[in-house]
Amino acid sequence: MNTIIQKPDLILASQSPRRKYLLEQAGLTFKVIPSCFDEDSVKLTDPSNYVKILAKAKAGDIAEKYPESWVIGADTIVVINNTILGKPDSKDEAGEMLRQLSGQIHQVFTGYAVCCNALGRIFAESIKTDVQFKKLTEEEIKWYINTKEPFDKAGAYAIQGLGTFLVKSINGSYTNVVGLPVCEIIEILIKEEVIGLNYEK
Ligand SMILES: Cc1cn([C@H]2C[C@H](O)[C@@H](COP(=O)(O)OP(=O)(O)OP(=O)(O)O)O2)c(=O)[nH]c1=O
Repeated sequence: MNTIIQKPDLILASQSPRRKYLLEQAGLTFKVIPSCFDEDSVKLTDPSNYVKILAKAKAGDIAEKYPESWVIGADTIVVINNTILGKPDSKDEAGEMLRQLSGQIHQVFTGYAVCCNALGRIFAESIKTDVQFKKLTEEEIKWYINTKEPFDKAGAYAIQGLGTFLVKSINGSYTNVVGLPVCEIIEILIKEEVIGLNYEK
């Protein structure tokens, strides 16, 4: 059978079930140790830089405690007309976000960091995906909010969930919208020999 060989310990420094699912789907074995880094302590800069700083801080926090392991951290935000949308705190806020996104193209930025302290290696980048929403009716917005899906998601929607009906098209990485650009992360792990592809002869 073709398998993935994994050498050192790999840690996902995230509480996000979506990020865990994406890495599992890619065949990786890893521990989940969420970072307690206070995201509010970072000043908002330009979106691309902001998510990269947060991803580095989350990964760095856990890498300090597990210096021999490779650690992955990430952060996702939604940006529309220069406004950053994080996770909504209330039904009203979720409604406001969805009304802003309705019928428009917005950007999803995910910053990621992959590091190993003992080896002094760190890779950090951010990736942008354009997402076009369909025009939403008030009834659709109300229905979607009542599913409760918007509440732990940047921009108040989940492209991978019931929110799939909101999205007309995307330009760029799909997994980046869900919360982790898997292609880029696997590329780093292969290059750094954290994982290897094992072929059956
Ligand atoms: C836009 C969008 C976001 N999201 C999610 C991904 C992230 O989990 C969340 C953004 O919040 P983040 O602050 O990036 O991550 P998190 O708090 O869930 O986890 P941690 O900080 O521990 O890594 O929004 C979706 O699941 N689907 C989507 O379509």
